[in-house]
Amino acid sequence: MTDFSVRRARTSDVPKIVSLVEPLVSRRILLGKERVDLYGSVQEFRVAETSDGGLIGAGALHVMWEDLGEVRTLAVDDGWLGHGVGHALLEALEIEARELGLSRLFCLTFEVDFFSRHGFEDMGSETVDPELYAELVRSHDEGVAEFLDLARVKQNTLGNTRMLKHL
Ligand SMILES: CC(=O)SCCNC(=O)CCNC(=O)[C@H](O)C(C)(C)COP(=O)(O)OP(=O)(O)OC[C@H]1O[C@@H](n2cnc3c(N)ncnc32)[C@H](O)[C@@H]1OP(=O)(O)O
Repeated sequence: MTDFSVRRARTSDVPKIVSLVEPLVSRRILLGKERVDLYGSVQEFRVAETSDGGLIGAGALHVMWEDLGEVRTLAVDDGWLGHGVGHALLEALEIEARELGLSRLFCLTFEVDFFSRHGFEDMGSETVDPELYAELVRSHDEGVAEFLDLARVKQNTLGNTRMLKHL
């Protein structure tokens, strides 16, 4: 049951990523993404697969600013929860973040214990310095709005915790 590996996503993984995340989107645990946006961000994704090629997990790293990135769409197949797949995916995303030169990683999640164990801390009402805020607020990206805790995304953030890790 522990035989899996993590690799970069390919375009052919996108339908399987959709199947993996769809139930979580309907339960409002993850933010829904259109297929066209998943193809457009396929380079951001890592997937976990079994030795026979089954896709059992996925996660993405989105760059928001020079030093700042966000962990997105991290999901593990129900049958594989608690076997280190989420850990392996997050580790791969963190390695990528460091390689890109990022020093802060954001996430918005209900899985506070999982992310706390990986060094993320509750941001509370912490915001960003005014200069950076002025730049980030120009973005149309939902994740950036969630990082800034903007009113228009409050319905997405309800019940979620904004967390940050210093790499
Ligand atoms: C930014 C975002 O995307 S936020 C959204 C986060 N995702 C979600 O909320 C979607 C729903 N949740 C999930 O898909 C999963 O629960 C995840 C992604 C959060 C975690 O995935 P999992 O594969 O279960 O995580 P993982 O197995 O690494 O860790 C969970 C537990 O298994 C344990 N574990 C068992 N085997 C191992 C192993 N070999 N290596 C590491 N941990 C292991 C861990 O210790 C941990 O136990 P703990 O919770 O008591 O500390």
